[in-house]
Amino acid sequence: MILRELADAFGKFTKQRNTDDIEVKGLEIDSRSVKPGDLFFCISGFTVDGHLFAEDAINSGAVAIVAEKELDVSVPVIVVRSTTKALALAANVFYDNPTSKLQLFGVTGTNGKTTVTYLLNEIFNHYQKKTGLIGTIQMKIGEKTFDVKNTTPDALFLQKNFRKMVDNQVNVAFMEVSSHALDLGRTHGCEFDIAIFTNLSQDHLDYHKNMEDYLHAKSLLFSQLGSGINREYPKFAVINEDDPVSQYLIKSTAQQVVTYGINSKKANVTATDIILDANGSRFTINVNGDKWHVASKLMGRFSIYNMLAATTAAFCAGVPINVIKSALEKTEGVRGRFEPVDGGQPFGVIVDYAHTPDSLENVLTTVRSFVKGKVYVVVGCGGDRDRTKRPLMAKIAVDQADLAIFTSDNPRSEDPNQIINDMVEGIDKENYQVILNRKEAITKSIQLAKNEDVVLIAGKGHETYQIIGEDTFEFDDKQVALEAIQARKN
Ligand SMILES: CC(=O)N[C@H]1[C@@H](OP(=O)(O)OP(=O)(O)OC[C@H]2O[C@@H](n3ccc(=O)[nH]c3=O)[C@H](O)[C@@H]2O)O[C@H](CO)[C@@H](O)[C@@H]1O[C@H](C)C(=O)N[C@@H](C)C(=O)N[C@H](CCC(=O)O)C(=O)O
Ligand SMILES: Nc1ncnc2c1ncn2[C@@H]1O[C@H](COP(=O)(O)OP(=O)(O)OP(=O)(O)O)[C@@H](O)[C@H]1O
Ligand SMILES: N[C@H](CCC[C@H](N)C(=O)O)C(=O)O
Ligand SMILES: [Mg+2]
Repeated sequence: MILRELADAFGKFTKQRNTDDIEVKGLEIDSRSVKPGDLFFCISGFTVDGHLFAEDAINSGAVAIVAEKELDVSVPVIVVRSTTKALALAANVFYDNPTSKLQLFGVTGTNGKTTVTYLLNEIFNHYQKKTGLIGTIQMKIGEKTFDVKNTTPDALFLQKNFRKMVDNQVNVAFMEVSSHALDLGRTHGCEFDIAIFTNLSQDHLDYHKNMEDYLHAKSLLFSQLGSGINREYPKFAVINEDDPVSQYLIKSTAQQVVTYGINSKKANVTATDIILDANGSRFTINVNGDKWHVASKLMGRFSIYNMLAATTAAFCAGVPINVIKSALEKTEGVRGRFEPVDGGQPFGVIVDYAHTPDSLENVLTTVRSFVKGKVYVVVGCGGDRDRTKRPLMAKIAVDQADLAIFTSDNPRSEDPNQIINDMVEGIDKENYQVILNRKEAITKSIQLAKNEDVVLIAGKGHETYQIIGEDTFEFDDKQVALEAIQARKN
């Protein structure tokens, strides 16, 4: 593509040297991946300033640079106010606006995004559609899976892969839209057709100034809904009416709103006759005066919310309710989300991704509601993340469990001892132990458990690694638990 054709996407810019007729073969944001003919975008990162790598990019063959300031380099430079935004808009043009050729579902909210995208994926696969998915665990294009670094990756990754989806005959895709991504403009240029809100509770206050700021970031998915050119698919905002911020989000969108809920009588799609037990959940979905009974293996009230969110969105997209019902009844749930570990032991072991106060409260309440014996929880808090959630999570753990074992999650650059200190500060109960080493903590909980008890291993869910300092080690809660169960038998 000729650079002139991309330039319109940049908005306001100035040029250092004539850039018009330069042939651009690809776009790149990482100097280490630049190939000859690429246009390199200097991103001012959180860790380093991408402008420092312009020379490296040129040495690897970059034909021009997009930067936020003039640079003394040998190739033309386009100077824009925000390279992140320019990247998003340019990637959209370069890959020929792929999301306008897809029916795109975006799911935002503090908890439940991964689960709702997976449920939607299963519903649409059940409906015989070839689908795409991008989120915390992985990216899927049809049956193929790919690794992702972020829940919502950068704009270049997104547009490149939406193009891949379109080229592979995928015409419906589901993605998690994190508040970071909305705030940083990673999704600029994505044309969402159905925007879904799960819930809002405390997280990420390391990044967002306060809860209002966090909510505002989430609301961008709804205020930007339908602002693109894709008119092929109807636009819907699907909102959890039971959440206290629902009215704020309803007001942020100009598109049609369809709500779901359990408590609110006003919600368009509701769940009634709810029965929750150790085998899963049974409930009636009510849509437009019609009723369907669902028996699902997914446990807990929070799972009903996730199923309602997916049902409402799929229903808006025209999927017949019998297809939705049958997909919900078939689903085994998502890896690392309230996932039972079965090593033949006479007590329950559950691996779950709860890493926020609200999610921990939800899963522990669910465990409590069916356990006959004691509840053990093994939990830590991530380093380089919201510190203020640490004491809240620890309090929930000691309030809800018989014994909490506080351990390391991904300490990252922080001192693991300090993370635990932050957690236990203010706790006046004694039903906890600190075992920093996560393997030892899990093993201890499994040694302690007796018949009818439940061990909940929280925080890392599907993750198969642990980040300590700069190093990433192999670590899989489920595997470690199975080994401990085996060791106990020997
Ligand atoms: C804080 C944050 O969001 N960081 C993201 C950011 O990294 P960064 O700003 O640190 O990048 P950097 O290392 O400073 O580099 C700046 C630029 O220089 C370039 N560079 C760097 C080195 C070099 O040799 N050459 C070079 O060109 C880099 O490619 C980059 O373009 O840009 C990267 C590329 O897009 C992201 O992968 C990275 O996410 C990190 C891994 C992260 O942990 N982010 C979290 C906070 C996050 O975004 N989480 C949300 C929400 C999760 C949820 O709740 O579900 C998410 O969507 O994942
Ligand atoms: N609707 C919900 N309400 C409250 N908690 C939930 C809900 N759904 C899931 N959870 C809890 O949150 C955890 C994470 O769920 P999930 O991965 O679906 O959320 P997410 O929003 O994708 O999280 P992340 O922000 O890490 O991407 C689950 O393991 C469970 O403990
Ligand atoms: N998407 C979340 C995941 C947290 C998972 C937890 N295991 C941790 O590392 O804190 C985050 O990046 O904040
Ligand atoms: Mg997720």
